[in-house]
Amino acid sequence: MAMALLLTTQYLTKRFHAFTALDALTISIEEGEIFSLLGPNGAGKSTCIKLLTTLLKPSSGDAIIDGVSVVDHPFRIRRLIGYVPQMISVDGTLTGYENLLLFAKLYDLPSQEAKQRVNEYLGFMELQEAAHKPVRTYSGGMIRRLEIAQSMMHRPKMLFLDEPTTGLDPIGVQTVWQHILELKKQFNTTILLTTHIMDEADKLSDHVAFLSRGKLAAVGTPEELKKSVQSIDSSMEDVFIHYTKESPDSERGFHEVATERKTTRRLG
Ligand SMILES: Nc1ncnc2c1ncn2[C@@H]1O[C@H](COP(=O)(O)OP(=O)(O)OP(=O)(O)O)[C@@H](O)[C@H]1O
Repeated sequence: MAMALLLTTQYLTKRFHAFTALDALTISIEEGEIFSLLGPNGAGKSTCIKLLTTLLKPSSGDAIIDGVSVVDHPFRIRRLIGYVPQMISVDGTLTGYENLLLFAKLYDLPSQEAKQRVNEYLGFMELQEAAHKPVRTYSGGMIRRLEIAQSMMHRPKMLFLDEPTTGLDPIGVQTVWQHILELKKQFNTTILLTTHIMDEADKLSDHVAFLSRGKLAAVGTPEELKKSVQSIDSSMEDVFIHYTKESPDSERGFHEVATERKTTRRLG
C-alpha cells in the first residue's frame, strides 16, 4: 500500500561561505514513520535538522512538510513541527508541570485545555509522580521525556529529535526508545531523529539515511541496508563503515562528554 509522504526535500543545500555542509539532499519521509539520519561528526545532520525546523535558511533547494515550504512559509512550518535540540531545552528550576504549562501557554492553548494536555503528556511520558518536583532533580532519561512532551504541546504532525539519547545511561536510553515508539503508535507522529548509536537506528527506524560530508550516501530500511553491504550477519555498524568510510565511534568520546557537560551546566 502506498503511504502518504509528509516531508520531502528537494536538493536541500546549505553553504557556510565556501564550505558546503549539506549538499543537494533529496529525501522523502512517509507519514507516521520514524526516519533516522546517521553519519560521522560534521556530516551535516544537525544542519539538516536546523534547515527543516527553519532555524537556518537553505542556500538553495527547499523542503516541503505537509504541503508547506520551509523557504516560503517558515512561520506555518513552526506550527506544524516540534523540535528537541541537542542542548537542554527545559528549565531546571521549574517543575515538570510548570515547564509544560509554559509551553502550552506559548502555543495559546486556553487555560483549561492547557492543564488537561499537560496532565495527558505527563501521564504519557510516565512523569506524573515527579510532576511537581524541580526538573534539576530528574534523571537524564526523565528530562529527555519531558523535553519530548514539551515539543508535543501543540500536537505537531512531525517531531525532530537531535540525538535524543546522547549522554543517557542504559535505563534512560531504554525508556526514551520505548516512548518514541509509543508516540508513533498512539499519535501517528512522524519522527526524524539523528543518532550516533547504530542500535538505536536499527531498533527504532522504518528508514535510515546515511550522510557523509554533506551528501546522501545511502537510504533504505535497516534490513535493506544491511543486505546491501552483502556480508552475512552484517550489522548497522558495517553499513555505516561501508557507506561513510568511517567508524561510528570516531571522536565520540569528546562529543559525548561535551554534551553531558552542557546538560549539567545548564541545570545547575
Ligand atoms: N554556522 C556555521 N558556520 C560554519 N560552519 C558550520 C556552521 N554550522 C555547521 N558548520 C559546519 O558544517 C559541518 C556540518 O555540521 P553539523 O553540525 O551539521 O554536523 P553533524 O553531522 O550534526 O555533526 P555532529 O554529529 O558532530 O553533531 C561541520 O563541518 C561544521 O563545522
